[in-house]
Amino acid sequence: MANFPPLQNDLFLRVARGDATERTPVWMMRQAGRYLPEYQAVRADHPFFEVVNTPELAAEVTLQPIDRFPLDAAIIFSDILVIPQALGLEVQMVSGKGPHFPNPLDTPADLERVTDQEANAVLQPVYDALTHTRHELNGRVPLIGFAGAPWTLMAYMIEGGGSKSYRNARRWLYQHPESSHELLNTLATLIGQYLIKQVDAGAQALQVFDSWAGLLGPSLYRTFGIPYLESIVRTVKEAHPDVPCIAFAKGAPYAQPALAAAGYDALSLDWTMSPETIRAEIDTDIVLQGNLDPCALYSAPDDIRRQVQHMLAAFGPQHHIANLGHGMHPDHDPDHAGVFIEAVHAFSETMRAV
Ligand SMILES: Cc1c2[nH]c(c1CCC(=O)O)Cc1[nH]c(c(CCC(=O)O)c1C)Cc1[nH]c(c(CCC(=O)O)c1C)Cc1[nH]c(c(C)c1CCC(=O)O)C2
Repeated sequence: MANFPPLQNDLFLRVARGDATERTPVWMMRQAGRYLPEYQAVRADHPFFEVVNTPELAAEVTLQPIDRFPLDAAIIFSDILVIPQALGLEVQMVSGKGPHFPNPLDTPADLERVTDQEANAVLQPVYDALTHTRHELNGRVPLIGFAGAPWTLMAYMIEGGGSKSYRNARRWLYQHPESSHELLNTLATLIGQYLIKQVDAGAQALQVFDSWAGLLGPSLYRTFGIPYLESIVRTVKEAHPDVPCIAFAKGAPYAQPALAAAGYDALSLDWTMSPETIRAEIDTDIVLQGNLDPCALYSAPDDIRRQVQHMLAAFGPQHHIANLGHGMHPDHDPDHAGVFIEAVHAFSETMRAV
């Protein structure tokens, strides 16, 4: 294993592992991205997947928000859609539109095209990016690795891009339940191995993004969501029991107790969920992450500070990782992200003083 520089700020990791701390750690989903002019400058010269697949560029972009703000964690610059690419599907990133699959899965017969033969070759640049970024970070903050959850990736693979209802993907669950399980199982197996190798390459914590969990409802999610998220965390923990795993099942409050029971160390909540309600439903003092509405960052600085204060009060001082309830938007003002981060520092220290 590579000889990485010693970690100087372990606040995020201590909270993720369940320890009490002197301040609430903070990071932001999509903290690297288009709202930062320095990111736009890199993207002006390099297509999205070139940045992802070039370790020096991925490291540069991962570090941009760390250089700008007093964040407590970095998240590797990559995308959840590298897994569909690793399974043989072409994915293009169309500027202004988002991801596009020229040949999405249409019927179960298309599962023949889904193969992991090239997976190691396709994913190696992500591992190299993690190792390089971990060195470049020089121990300033821990490095988070991530993957998309099986259901969310299945939704993109069938729909072929973004969609409001993902009805083609949801139609599969009803019309082709066996093929759906086959695809979800293929995804979960690869994702488990992928996350283990991310840790081997330098990731110090992991987050699984199930961005479209909320489309399924309690019953379908119990059948097609939870079992695969459970098998992923079980596989990862067998290899790396001490690496914190965070689950983000967006829009699915009904999934949170099951994800806690499945073995996730922390649950990332979106802004529609109440931390008090979720906590009351789970009998351990599990770590919660979140959950300021990203659109709250459009408010004036003093309003952002007030909203951060309310958020911190709702979660309580311990077992909380401050974050947004979803990712940064491209038209966010970077200074407002700074106000959010500084407010978490200030108020979470004051909370402990009283
Ligand atoms: C659903 C999803 C995707 N990707 C991701 C998710 C799960 C989280 C979520 O729900 O937002 C995860 C992701 N994507 C990206 C990261 C990087 C790390 C970070 O800073 O958080 C992470 C963690 C970079 C990115 N991934 C993408 C961008 C913007 C692309 C660009 O530079 O043109 C970035 C910075 C592209 C992407 N990739 C994806 C979409 C829908 C888009 C288009 C979004 C848009 O246009 O706003 C798929």
